[in-house]
Amino acid sequence: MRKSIATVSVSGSLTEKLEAVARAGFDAVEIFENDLLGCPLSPEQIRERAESLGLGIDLYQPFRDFEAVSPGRLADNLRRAEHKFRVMKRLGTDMMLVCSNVSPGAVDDDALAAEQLRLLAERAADHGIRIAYEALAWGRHVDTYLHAWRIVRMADHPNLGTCLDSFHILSRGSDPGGIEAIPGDKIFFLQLADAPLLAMDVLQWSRHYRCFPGQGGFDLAGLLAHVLRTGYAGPLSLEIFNDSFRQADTGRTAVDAMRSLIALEESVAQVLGTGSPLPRPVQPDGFAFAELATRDHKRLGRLLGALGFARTGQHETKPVELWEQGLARILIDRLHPESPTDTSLVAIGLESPDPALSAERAKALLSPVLPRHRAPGEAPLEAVAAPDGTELFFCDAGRPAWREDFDAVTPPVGHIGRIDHVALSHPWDQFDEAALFYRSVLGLRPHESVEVADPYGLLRSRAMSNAAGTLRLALNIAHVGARGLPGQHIALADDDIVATARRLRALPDDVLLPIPDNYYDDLRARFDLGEERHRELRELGLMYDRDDDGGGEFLHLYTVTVGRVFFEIVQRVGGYRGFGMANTPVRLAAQHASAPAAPAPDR
Ligand SMILES: O=C(O)c1ccc(O)c(O)c1
Ligand SMILES: [Mg+2]
Repeated sequence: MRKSIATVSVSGSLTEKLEAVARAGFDAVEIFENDLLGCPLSPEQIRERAESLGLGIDLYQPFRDFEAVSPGRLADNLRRAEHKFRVMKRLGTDMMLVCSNVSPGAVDDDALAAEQLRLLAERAADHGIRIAYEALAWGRHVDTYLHAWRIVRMADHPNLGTCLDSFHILSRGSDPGGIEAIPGDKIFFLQLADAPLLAMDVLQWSRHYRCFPGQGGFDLAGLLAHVLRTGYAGPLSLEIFNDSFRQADTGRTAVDAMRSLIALEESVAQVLGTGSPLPRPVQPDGFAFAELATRDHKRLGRLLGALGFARTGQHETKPVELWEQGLARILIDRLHPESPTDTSLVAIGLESPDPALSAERAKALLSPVLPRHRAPGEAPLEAVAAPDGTELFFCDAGRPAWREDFDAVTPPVGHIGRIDHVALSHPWDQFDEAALFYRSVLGLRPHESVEVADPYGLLRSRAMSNAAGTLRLALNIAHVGARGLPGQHIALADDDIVATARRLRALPDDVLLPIPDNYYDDLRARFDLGEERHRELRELGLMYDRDDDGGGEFLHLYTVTVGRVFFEIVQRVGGYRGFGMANTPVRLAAQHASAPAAPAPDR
């Protein structure tokens, strides 16, 4: 399907936008009027620029407040239209979007609206131009797609059709099934936008919170299936008004946009039962390893040692150590002692049932493939870059080939058995991109986005997991500002966290984050745990949570922070599925208290 994007959807000057969307593989653009007005190039030069980039200009928009007006206003509007037609001719585009009148002066009269749109279509026809009439969700009288279609049908002119915009349809709760009653050749254009499900004024929602398909809560594949069943053969065009995208890196947003359309084509193929355009998703089963880079490997090693890990190997050719306990594996990349980089998470190994297929899918969804500098004999690992720059390696499950690169001894058996989850930190403008990446590339299921109060800011977090619940990621938004905390951590699954906590408390070094007493006073009110259990949690500094239905229980504790990373130790009891988010505000405050005025994380 032809892929297009409205220039309003990405940041930058018009020429920057054209270059970025061409590079991301789009076939065409909708030129948003403001982008043209502020551009130093003439319409002819814009046309040439687009052409040289291989981009068509599929639509010019928006033409506002045209229909259902007084005769005096109509003459004025037709004069405006004539001018736009000439500009469009110079641009080389033959479709103009007219959105439904929002002015208080608009008349509530469908016959009048139809008559005037017919007049506009006749004028347009003289220039070889077609008019796509779109219902804005906040239109004065026309605010649903079926109403716009009734008027188009009434006007009955070959140069007048309708433009469907998924946001206006789904934000109003309209049933998209009605689309199938519109003949495909009268749907002149299709605009696609998703949005998070928010309870707010629809105009504000549309102008600030739209996002790419798959990043919000609308069923775009369902809507698109209805559109395609009409025989519509025009472009799929993204039209995204979003405050973050407006400021974000243009090239990145354009790639994110293209990824969303590729993933949407796959989803709609599923709905329609047609062949999938992509290598099928392969959900990873679990973590093969987490890799940390540090210039202070001794300190990190001491902390891992205290947690019961042993250094079981040294990479044959690289300054990389392997630390293990049970099936939990941590790689420590030794940085030069003078490296400017703080200790941080740099890579994750994902156990995949089919690593080559995982990598193929990641590539098809535009993930940057990482060059592997392999020494002879080293395990070939497929790797791609996640949105936050973390390297993702696709590894065999079981006894992994990569482990042969280490002259390793048998790992110790302790209470920690594996990595439970990894939390990754993203800049605020890459949060939606990250959620779509993990959902589409790895086939993970997104959980609800949650916001947690931090004494110096707000933490946004969204968990992603595989169907079996054996692989969990937490996507966090990194704080901006001087008092941002590291958002990265590795959570380790423990089968007897009480014993582990007792052992760690007895160590001479403080390796655990102290939890304020007030937390335990409140815990007593939240849960009826019994005196003895409550005292034990308080003494050991363990945090506690329980599923809402009272089913599963969660016990967890945190280590001190090294550089930008800390560890969490968790024990899930009775199938607890969450992440102890109820305790996160207390944890964040405790981390601030023990690391006052930590430097802001680098982006
Ligand atoms: O917000 C607007 O005004 C606006 C303009 C044109 C569109 O296609 C649209 O969906 C919204
Ligand atoms: Mg629109």
